[in-house]
Amino acid sequence: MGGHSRRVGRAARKRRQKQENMHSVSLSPQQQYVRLIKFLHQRGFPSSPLQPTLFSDTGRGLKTLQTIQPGEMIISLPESCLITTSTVLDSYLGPYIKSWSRRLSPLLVLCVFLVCERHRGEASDWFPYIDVLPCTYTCPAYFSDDVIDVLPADVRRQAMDQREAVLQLHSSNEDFFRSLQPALSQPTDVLTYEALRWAWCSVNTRSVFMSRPPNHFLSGQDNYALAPFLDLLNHRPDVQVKASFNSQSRCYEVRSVDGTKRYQQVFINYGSHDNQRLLLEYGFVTMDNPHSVVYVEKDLLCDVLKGDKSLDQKMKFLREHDFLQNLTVSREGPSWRLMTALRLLSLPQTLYHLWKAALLGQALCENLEQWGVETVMALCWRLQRESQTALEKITHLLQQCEQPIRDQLEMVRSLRQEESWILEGCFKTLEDNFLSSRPNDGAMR
Ligand SMILES: C[S@@+](CC[C@H](N)C(=O)[O-])C[C@H]1O[C@@H](n2cnc3c(N)ncnc32)[C@H](O)[C@@H]1O
Repeated sequence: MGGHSRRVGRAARKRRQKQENMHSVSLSPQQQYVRLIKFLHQRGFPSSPLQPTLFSDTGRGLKTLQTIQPGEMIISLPESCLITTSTVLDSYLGPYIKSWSRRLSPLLVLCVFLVCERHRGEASDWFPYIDVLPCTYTCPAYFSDDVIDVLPADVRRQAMDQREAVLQLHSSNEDFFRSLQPALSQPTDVLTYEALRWAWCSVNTRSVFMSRPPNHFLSGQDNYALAPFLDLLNHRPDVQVKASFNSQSRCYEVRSVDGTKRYQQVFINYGSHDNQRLLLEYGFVTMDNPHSVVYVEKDLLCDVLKGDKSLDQKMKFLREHDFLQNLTVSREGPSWRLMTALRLLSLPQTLYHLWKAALLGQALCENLEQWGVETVMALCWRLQRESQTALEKITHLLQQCEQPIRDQLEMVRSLRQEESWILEGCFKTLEDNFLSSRPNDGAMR
């Protein structure tokens, strides 16, 4: 515990130092940003010490021109600057949505609005905002098969699910998209799959959480708000903020917990996400992520233990007790869940009466505990081999690909590299803490 906090302290210091050496270029003088600020002022957003800036490490973000004190407000954005489902339902699209034969999801409604407003160009009220949105994203919905192929197994499955979900969202709503033609000038090819994918990633990577009252015309939870300018804030895992919509001031407010020094990038926290989740949901990974772990998949577990005749029964037992998910290793070693699952897997069928107790955390005899540690090492070996193979493939692919695949591959390379470091760290922790006390009587079954 003490060692861990020292490490985190060191990492935070290194990060601060790195940040001080970062190269950055102000974007404020550019016409797009001048127009965005003017647009927000007209909607009641006061002047802000935050300046859109291009940073060499994180890309575009916001820099503060004044020190932000601990507890001070970072940004307070009036409701009139937000795009929510109310904005859409009150717009020219409202009648089409309200009279459609099915109730549509808040996410779809926001996506459709973004696509239509982008299509309207300068005629759109929201043009100054839409004009500064990225043209493309590095989320899995954009990944080619080559990129999907070099992802870790669990991420690969979820990335494919994301690609499929966006395709499905498009194909299952084509009739609704066609119904919007009278609302659009030059209506052909507006709500294409590519346009919907862009909007889907815009909403998913940039919206803030804002719980909204249920709406008769929409189906499902409505928690999204697009927040211009505020959505230029990047994520840092060690930063804390308080963010919510203030129903008294009618502003979306973000308050800093620790403050930020003048001329530094201001960060917020998107949640305690590991890098797999950041990649899947936001299309980036961050180095020195304290939440980083490597996942041990059920299939790998089965493969490593395939000699065990009662494996199917034990896996069934683990599934029934919800113990086949979130089995992980970190630099500090295997997680409690993984070790607990392995305890059960170490038991012979004759000791069935101990299976439940093992899941409740009861320690077993030294030989079985040792078997658990050795199995973690075998799992780490296998994962490390997969990681190295993927890194070699990525190096090869990088030699022959162009943007934007290059950015996607660089991101996956960082994820795989981190995975390899975690596995090395886990291996070392196990060697240092367990194998030195290994009994000589051969614990492997
Ligand atoms: C809410 S936006 C933040 C502003 C964004 N950088 C921009 O240029 O518009 C979220 C996106 O910013 C990027 N991002 C956020 N934090 C980051 C970080 N620490 N490092 C790299 N990219 C980051 C990711 O692409 C993410 O999907």
